[in-house]
Amino acid sequence: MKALVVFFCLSLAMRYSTCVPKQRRTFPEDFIFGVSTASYQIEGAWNLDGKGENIWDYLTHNHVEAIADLSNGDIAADSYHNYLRDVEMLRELGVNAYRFSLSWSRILPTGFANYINKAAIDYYNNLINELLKYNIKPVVTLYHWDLPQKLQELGGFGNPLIADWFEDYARVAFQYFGDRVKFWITINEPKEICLDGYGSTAKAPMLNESGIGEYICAKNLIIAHAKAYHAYSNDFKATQGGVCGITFSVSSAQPLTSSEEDAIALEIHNQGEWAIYSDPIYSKEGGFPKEFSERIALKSLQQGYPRSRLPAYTEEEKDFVRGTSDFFGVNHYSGSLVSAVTSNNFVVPSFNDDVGVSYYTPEEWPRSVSSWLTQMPNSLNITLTRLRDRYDNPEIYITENGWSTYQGLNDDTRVNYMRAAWESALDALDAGINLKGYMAWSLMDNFEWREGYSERFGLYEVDFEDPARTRTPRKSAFVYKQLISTREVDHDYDPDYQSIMTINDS
Ligand SMILES: C[C@H]1O[C@@H](Oc2ccc([N+](=O)[O-])cc2)[C@H](O)[C@@H](O)[C@H]1O
Repeated sequence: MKALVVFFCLSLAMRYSTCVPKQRRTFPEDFIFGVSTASYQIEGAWNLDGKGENIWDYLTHNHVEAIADLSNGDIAADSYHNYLRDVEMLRELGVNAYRFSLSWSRILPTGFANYINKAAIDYYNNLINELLKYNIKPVVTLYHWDLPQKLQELGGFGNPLIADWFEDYARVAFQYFGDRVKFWITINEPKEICLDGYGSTAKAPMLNESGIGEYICAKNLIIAHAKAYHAYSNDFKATQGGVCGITFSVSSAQPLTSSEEDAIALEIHNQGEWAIYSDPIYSKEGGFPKEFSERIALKSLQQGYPRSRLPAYTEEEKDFVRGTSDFFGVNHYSGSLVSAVTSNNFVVPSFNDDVGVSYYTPEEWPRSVSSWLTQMPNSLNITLTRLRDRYDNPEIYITENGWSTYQGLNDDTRVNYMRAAWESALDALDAGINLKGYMAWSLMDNFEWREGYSERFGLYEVDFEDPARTRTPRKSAFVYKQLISTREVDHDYDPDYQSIMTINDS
């Protein structure tokens, strides 16, 4: 009988594909599913209960025109007052992890560890305890771009002393929260901090020290990370038993053609975009990647600089930094095709001129409302494969992945993007990539840096006109809930999804 059914199915398979059972692929039982946010983007309460000023407070208040919709994060999603609702949303989704960041200037209003603000400790304790009540793992980022303004006035990541200041701050966090927080991320996205904030005007502090500032930052920042990592592993890990790592933004890039020139262009792009930050930690050699370093050294000499604009790591610094991460955190969003053919119209000196490649995104790739974010086919798997090959299959967590839309609850483009990302993550798992978790950006709409509230990344929409900052689930929230509960990518959804966003704690 069984044989007959199989024969019947096979004979009809060509015409009626539904007759052939679909291959069911599931995420592993112990896979971490979470969502991410960041302090300045959601908390608000910019000057309440003793919080100090940070670089985004300073920028948005003193250069209003720098933000697309002239807005700021003074209130944002007001998570300082709405954290109980935030945790309720996490329970509606069914996630087992919540990645959020601590506000350095809320905890240490002067930037230094001479004075600890008790109200800030209370706020984060309340949030952490509420998460743990529902078995939601706190994944805590120490630094997500909101440097205390006082430290910026002393040079910020341009000053090598930032490494000491950051270690002191990290120790306070480990000491007050490490009994319950077991997953630490020191720094979010070195590239965006250094290139956007020091090498250009894309983000605060908008220093625009092109071709120099981003490289000084790149070294100081990674040493700061390493100091915090060593503080944790020497003085806290044995008693607290957690892990500590760092998160990079890694886009997906492929060569435009099969030419050798484009293969070289791709490697230089990878080195400049993320490996100048990650090689010092994860490569066997340590220090900055060789080809990119040589390229900047040569260009610097040609431009009349007596030494390279890229400061070198000493052998002692290489040893200090190498191996300082228990996992590889990846923020992955977009992709492009890289080619060696360039217009050579770059500012000199600049990172773009140093990398010297051009980028192309085919018309048919879906576009979000953010200029930098397109949906490249299979992009997550391409990125994860590259990291596996470069760093000998490290433990990887996707700490951000998401899509922007305009205001509104119907977010089919986000649903399409996320389903494609999850299929791509399953491809990576099938290929033996050591992927341990996925955190969607973002739990809710928030202040999207220089784009203000004009670009929305939330699984939950936030009504920024409403003083209560009401949150409402979008279609994508339901689809993510479905993924988490079945661990399978389902391509249907219930049109009545709003009524199904209920809490079902296990
Ligand atoms: C939307 C989130 O973006 C994260 O930052 C970026 C920015 C740019 C790229 N890129 O590929 O060009 C990737 C990630 C950021 O960490 C988060 O706060 C959000 O703003």
